[in-house]
Amino acid sequence: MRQNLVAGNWKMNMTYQDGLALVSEITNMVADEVAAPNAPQVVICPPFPLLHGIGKLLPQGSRFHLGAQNCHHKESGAYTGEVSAKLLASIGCEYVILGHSERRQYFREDDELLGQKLKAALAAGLKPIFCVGESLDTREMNETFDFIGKQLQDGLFHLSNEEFDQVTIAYEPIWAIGTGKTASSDQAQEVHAFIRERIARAYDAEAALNTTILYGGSANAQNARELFAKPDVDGGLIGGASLKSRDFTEIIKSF
Ligand SMILES: O=C[C@H](O)COP(=O)(O)O
Repeated sequence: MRQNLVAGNWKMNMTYQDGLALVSEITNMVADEVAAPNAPQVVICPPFPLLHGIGKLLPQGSRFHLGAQNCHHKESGAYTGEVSAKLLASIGCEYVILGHSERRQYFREDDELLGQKLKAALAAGLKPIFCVGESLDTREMNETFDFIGKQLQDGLFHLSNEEFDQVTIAYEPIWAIGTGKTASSDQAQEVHAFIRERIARAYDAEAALNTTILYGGSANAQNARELFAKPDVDGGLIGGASLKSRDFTEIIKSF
């Protein structure tokens, strides 16, 4: 179901104590506000060891949800150091980020592996937040749409209609991640509209209308309102600015 959504991806930041304190601040600051009709769902994606503790701090039945930053592609087994989707679901995780450019780049995650991870996540009842996005070189060679079209086609569109219903897409231009260089709201809208058009082609018009598409890449309290005002931008996947309660809360209120 399409919805306004803001997800905070803490990446490899925070200690246990700092993480709990940050979430308490955020939930208190947001709880003080009367939720506007278009107020977003909020997903907190801390590192694995913080998930359980933070899950206990999120008000039950509220707009706050727990998300993981990754999962393994097998249900269980001898995979030292890995975490299964089933375990994540059992501690209250509802979402999992898959296909983030940092995992594609540093951990060599390719479409085939991501396909298996998507299936594992969906089988465990998790909702994937599937990331796509081009490098600066790709953009400068005017190959952005071909590149993202291929990421969607090879990485995501093998899912059945029922499976695809559970997926949120995040457009994250790699050149904007952690660089302070945000895509303009027009650049974001152009790619989001393209993604929606490709969904309509792969599935149908209803699926395209119903898919939540987030923008990620140096989104912050100053630029969120303009980005979220675009018709095909349904919210954000926020990195650096999700680590500061005031900034993240401002972003949540930017609809
Ligand atoms: O997952 C989040 C994105 O990589 C964006 O990170 P950033 O907001 O620090 O640029």
